[in-house]
Amino acid sequence: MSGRSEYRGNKADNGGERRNEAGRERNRGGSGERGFSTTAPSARKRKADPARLTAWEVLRAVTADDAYANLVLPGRIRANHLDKRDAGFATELAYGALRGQGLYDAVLARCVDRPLDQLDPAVLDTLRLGAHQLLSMRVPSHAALDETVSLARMVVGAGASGLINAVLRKVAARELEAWIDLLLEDVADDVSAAALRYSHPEWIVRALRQSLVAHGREVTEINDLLEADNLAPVVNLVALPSLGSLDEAFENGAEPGTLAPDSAYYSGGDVSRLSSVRAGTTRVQDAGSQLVARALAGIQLPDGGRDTVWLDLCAGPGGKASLLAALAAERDATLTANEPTPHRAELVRRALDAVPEETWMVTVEDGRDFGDELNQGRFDRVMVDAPCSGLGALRRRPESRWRKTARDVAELTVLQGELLDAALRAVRPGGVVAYVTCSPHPGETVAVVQDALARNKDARLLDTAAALDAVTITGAAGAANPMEGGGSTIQLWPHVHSTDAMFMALFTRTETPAGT
Ligand SMILES: C[S@@+](CC[C@H](N)C(=O)[O-])C[C@H]1O[C@@H](n2cnc3c(N)ncnc32)[C@H](O)[C@@H]1O
Repeated sequence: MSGRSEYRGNKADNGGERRNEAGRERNRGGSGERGFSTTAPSARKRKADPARLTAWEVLRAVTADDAYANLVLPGRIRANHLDKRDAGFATELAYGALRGQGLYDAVLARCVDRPLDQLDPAVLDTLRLGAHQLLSMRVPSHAALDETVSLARMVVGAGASGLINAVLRKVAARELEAWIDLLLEDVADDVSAAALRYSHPEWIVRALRQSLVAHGREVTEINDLLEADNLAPVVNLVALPSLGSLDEAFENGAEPGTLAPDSAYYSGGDVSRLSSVRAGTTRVQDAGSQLVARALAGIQLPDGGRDTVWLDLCAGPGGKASLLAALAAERDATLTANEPTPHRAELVRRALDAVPEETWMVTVEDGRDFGDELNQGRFDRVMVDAPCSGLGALRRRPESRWRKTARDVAELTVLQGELLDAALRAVRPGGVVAYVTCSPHPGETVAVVQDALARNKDARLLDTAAALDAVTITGAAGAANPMEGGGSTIQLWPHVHSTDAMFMALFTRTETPAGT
């Protein structure tokens, strides 16, 4: 990557479409000129563009109500009757403004005459939307400004729209790269510089740098990783084995997946248009999640013994459980999918609905209880997709990076270790346990593995990298991390594999625990 890449916003979210209706925007066209309306804000049109209004409503729900953007957005798109193109624009605008919030706030702080926390939060959200359009979207400056001021008149009133007009004119005075250069003049170290440029909290930049090193990669990859977090992931589909088909997806322009078998990349918009997706036999699932489920199902049991009783200990909302259950059904095995939170357990039931019902059951228990005497040695294959910080899936939840704290990680590691211990008791000697996180953080990954091996003398780490490679289309995922004492773990990365940063360690048990 060249030394000077920029925060690029979220251009993939609308499939690269440009809006060109009257009063909307087209490609900036490379002239770099920034012409503005000479009409005073108070005299401009009052009606807000529905796509921008939708994005604003999403930001307000996130900021004021702690909502999740991906859950709020579809409802607002429907309520505002957006067509496909406007829905794409609203998505790019809302997600880009949320991802870029750290950088845009730094820019805005230079353009507002008071601390940002003294602004009405609704005004600040409007300014963030304006900044994203001006600095990172292919929207001509005059359209970005006029439309944002029109939006402001409607949602925060004429008085505030004057302030917004004045501030956004200052923002528009520089291109993004010039803003970054200016802001970097006050930044002394690499971590702060990367945090600013790629709009991440500093503690996350530090944690991801440590993660790269802990998994045998170069710390210099950090910029590529942070940049990948700012790109919208392409929708990945999986056809459930013996149940689903990708034919309809391919007819609608999907491309075959390059990592996971029977998968596809789909960029045709609303995926629920596909009847197999509606039927639940084809599912949206990140290729990394597909691979770890397939690796657990695919690895040969070390003793070649019984292989019919499978457990997914932390199953909600059911993504991996549905793939595991379909794989189990093909081999006359059954899957117990456990999820302690009742409403998430209901999501698991729905996810499993397309799989023959005699293949699976859902339980609603604390996963740690599976370590009790009743369950000891009961299962042949166990998935522990542990609750984690989600630092490997920041690109999916645009607001999440601003909500997480370093303390979240510390709190989760204890639970992660307890769940892995329970799984290592619930599996029979000669069976296999997969410990999985969608975080590369060393505290949640390699440290949990090492501590579990130290506590469970009958547990042995397997060659996880070989098991992953065996189910990868290319035959070599390039995610191996050999561990001292034997065996390996794997770490996938958004900037290398275009997947979430999934971690997996496969274990077996060599004998029944002492005392049983
Ligand atoms: C990373 S998610 C699992 C994702 C899921 N495997 C999938 O592919 O859709 C972790 C899940 O663990 C659940 N969980 C939290 N505490 C748990 C516990 N004590 N025992 C079992 N599961 C737990 C959470 O409710 C959450 O649904």
